[in-house]
Amino acid sequence: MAEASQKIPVTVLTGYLGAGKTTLLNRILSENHGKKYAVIVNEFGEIGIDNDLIIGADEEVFEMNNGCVCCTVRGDLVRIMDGLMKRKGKFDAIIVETTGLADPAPVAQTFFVDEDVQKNARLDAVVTVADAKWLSDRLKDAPEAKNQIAFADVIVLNKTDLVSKPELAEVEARIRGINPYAKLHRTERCQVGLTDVLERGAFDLDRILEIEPDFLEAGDDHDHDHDHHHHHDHDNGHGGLKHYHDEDMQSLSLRSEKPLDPTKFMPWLQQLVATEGQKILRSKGILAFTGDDDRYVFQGVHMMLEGDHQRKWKDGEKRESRVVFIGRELPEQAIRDGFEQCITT
Ligand SMILES: Nc1nc2c(ncn2[C@@H]2O[C@H](COP(=O)(O)OP(=O)(O)OP(=O)(O)O)[C@@H](O)[C@H]2O)c(=O)[nH]1
Repeated sequence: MAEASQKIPVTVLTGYLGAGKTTLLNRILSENHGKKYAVIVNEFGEIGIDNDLIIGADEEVFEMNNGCVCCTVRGDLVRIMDGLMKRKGKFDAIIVETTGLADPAPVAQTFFVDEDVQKNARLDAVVTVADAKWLSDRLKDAPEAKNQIAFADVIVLNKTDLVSKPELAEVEARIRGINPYAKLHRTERCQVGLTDVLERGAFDLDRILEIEPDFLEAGDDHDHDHDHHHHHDHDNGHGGLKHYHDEDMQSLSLRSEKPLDPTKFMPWLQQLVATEGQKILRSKGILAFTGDDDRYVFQGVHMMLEGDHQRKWKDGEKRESRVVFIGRELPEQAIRDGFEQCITT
């Protein structure tokens, strides 16, 4: 077995939908760090968007779409890790960005219970990005959000620009109530130093065993236990770990190979999130507009939208628009019909 110091450090980047994980990842990758990172990205929704928004020509990005890393695609994580281990020496570190709906416990567990993985890699830290504006609400209705905070070694309390000082103090107190141990950084646009989040050597197995006594059990029992919130906890190959998922959460993916009319799309999107923003927790898309040589990228968190031209479409790149909506009780047909109306005929 490799000495701890020779094992490749792995940082697991977690945090609820829209908190700022990709923003943090891009910040890390665009720093002048002189290191080579392998990045593993997992998205909720069958169309990969984040992997297309990650900056950095030097990095290798591995996608795991259409499933949550903590359950259905966990085998993919092990396979990708095994592949990376065979190319040891080519990477200085590995960063895993989970979906906003992932429970970090089973992801972290992979680095302890999978023999091949744990021979060559060590979990350096679980870094959780928290959304100062929305976290308090999500702690009420999303058990995943609470687990992400509980499991964190480092917390990046982001979007401080969107809240007042008393609101920030309140959300920080809530975080501290769940996890008094993690190092906490308050940020705008995830501005933290690289050394604040990478190479921390911060993952504390003893603390995790206090929260999750079965953390190191790799059982294969399987039971589903529904409660009245329709969250289920199961231990689907995660040993005895309690594992929560919000079964009401859906993702709706839309594509068009024909360009979109910007004078129709933008007003439609604004209207949609203004009226349905409680149900639509997250929206994002890469758009091809009529007569526009640039890709347009939009990002939405509830009713807040941001969008901009990102870069020119490359030669030979398929000019396809891809949009994903994630939420509960999504008005699917109305969204599909509205999107269709924005396609240039
Ligand atoms: N106002 C404000 N917006 C921010 C901040 N940080 C990130 N954002 C915006 O929040 C949106 C979501 O950011 P992402 O980095 O994509 O979030 P994510 O956690 O990767 O989201 P998922 O893909 O849903 O998992 C984007 O529009 C960002 O530009 C911040 O500090 N302040």
